[in-house]
Formats: sequence, structure tokens, C-alpha cells
Amino acid sequence: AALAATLTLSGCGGTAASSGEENPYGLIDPGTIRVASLGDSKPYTFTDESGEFTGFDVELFTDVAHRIGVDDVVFTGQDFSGLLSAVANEQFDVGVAAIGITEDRQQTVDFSDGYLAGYLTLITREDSGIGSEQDVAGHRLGVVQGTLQEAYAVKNFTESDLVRFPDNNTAIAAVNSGAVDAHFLDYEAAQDYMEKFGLVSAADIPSFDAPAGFAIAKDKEEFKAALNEALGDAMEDGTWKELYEKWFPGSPMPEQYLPSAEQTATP
Ligand SMILES: NC(=O)CC[C@H](NC[C@@]1(O)OC[C@@H](O)[C@@H](O)[C@@H]1O)C(=O)O
Repeated sequence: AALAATLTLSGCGGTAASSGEENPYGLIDPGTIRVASLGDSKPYTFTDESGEFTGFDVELFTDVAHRIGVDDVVFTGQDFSGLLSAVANEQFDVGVAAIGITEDRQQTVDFSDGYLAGYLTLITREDSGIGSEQDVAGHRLGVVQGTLQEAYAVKNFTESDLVRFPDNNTAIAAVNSGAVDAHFLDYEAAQDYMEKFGLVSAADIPSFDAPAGFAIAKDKEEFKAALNEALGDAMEDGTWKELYEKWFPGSPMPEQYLPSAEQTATP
């Protein structure tokens, strides 16, 4: 899957960005935020026909970047498996790609507060005979390397043959060709691929304990604090809700990211 990747001018292993007055967030290039993302996880993060990155995560992050005073945001496509280490070694300032916050990942990177909690979804061909989690036993199951889906499958789908792919596009091509029987990806991306290729859903598994966050290199406290404050403002003023309704119309809306006035008082 040729991801529309912009040329990363920062190069590999550039000198660690120094943070000071002129560069309070320790950005690789002060005034620009370089984001590692994915090109094939529509509608979270994807490249549209003109190769532009867009989607819920992309527009939410861009809004947050503007709120902290950085208008130049450059997105580059990555394989998911290399994304967090590229952020950890400061080839990028942030990772934005529906990345679930987990303790394991927090060994490598820091995360902003969570901004999206949803489901992991198994999708398959109609004729595969896979109608539930239990049915994947004895079948070949695609996962994207490095995802929570891979970790879940390794732990719970011990009777299936796991096939690891670099990205969703190649995994879905394998489902369509019959090379694998199902793919395991994020709920909203699953809906998009189901619509495109007439695939069906076999299971939705909650992943509320690992909400998506923006991944940044460790020890960038000022940057993290600024991102969190801006993210909170985007939720409080309804920007988050507007983007959710735009990109996930009809999906159940997690309440915790709505303006406080709209949150039903939890007892
Ligand atoms: N872009 C990807 O392929 C990421 C796949 C996977 N996303 C899981 C998740 O962050 O997706 C958005 C929300 O549904 C979260 O609850 C979920 O953990 C992961 O973090 O591993």
C-alpha cells in the first residue's frame, strides 16, 4: 500500500530538539509540528484522493496544534509497527493514529489525555463461516503488526494462525484474495472497509481501557501540558463533538469527551 508519505526533511536520528524560549515544546523544527500517522485507517487518519491527510484524529490534532500556537502541521504516513519508536527517537514530534494508551507503550513514549474510546472489530468475507470471536479458531487471521489487535489475538485467539501485516490495506487485500479469512482492526476503519468490499463484521470487542491518545517523546512535559490543555478546551467548547459527528455519524458517542454541561451527572 503506497502510503502518501511526505518527504521527512528531519532525516533519521537528527539531533534531539532542544527546548528553550524560542522552542518551548522542543519541536524538531520550531514553528512546525511533524506528525507520524497512517494513510489507511479511514475515517480516523487517511489520505484523501489528493494525497492530503484527513480524518477525525487528523482534524482534532490540527485543531489542538493551532490552539497551542503552531499552524504548520506536517503529516507523514508510517507503518504502525515503527510509529512509536520514530516518535520516541524524535524523528517526529507526535504520533497521531488512533493509538491506544497502554502501560506497555508508555515504556516507549508519553501520551496526551485520551480522546477516543471504542471497539476492536473482526471483519471477514460473508462465506468464511466466521460469525464470532470463537469462530476464528482454526482460521488464518490478519492483524497489523504492533497494534492492540495483535496483542489481543496473541492472548485470546491461540487456536488461529496469526498473519502480521504492515498496514490495513495489505491485510484487507489478503482477506479479499482469500489468503487470510479475517482481519482485526479498529471499529470505524472496519465499517469503511466493509462498505468498500462487502465484508461483514464478526465481533466488536470493547477497548475502552485503552483510549486513543497523542503519542510524544518522553520528558516533554511542557509540550504534553500544552496539548492536554488545548485538548480539554476542544472538548469543552464542542469542537470534539462536532468532529465526532462529522467523521463517525451514527456511532454511539462516548460521554466523557463532551462539554461538561452535556454530561449526564454520573451518580
Ligand atoms: N491505527 C491503528 O491501527 C491503531 C490500532 C489500535 N487502535 C485501538 C484504539 O486506540 O482505537 C481507537 C479507540 O477505539 C480506542 O479505544 C482503541 O484502543 C491500536 O492502538 O493498536
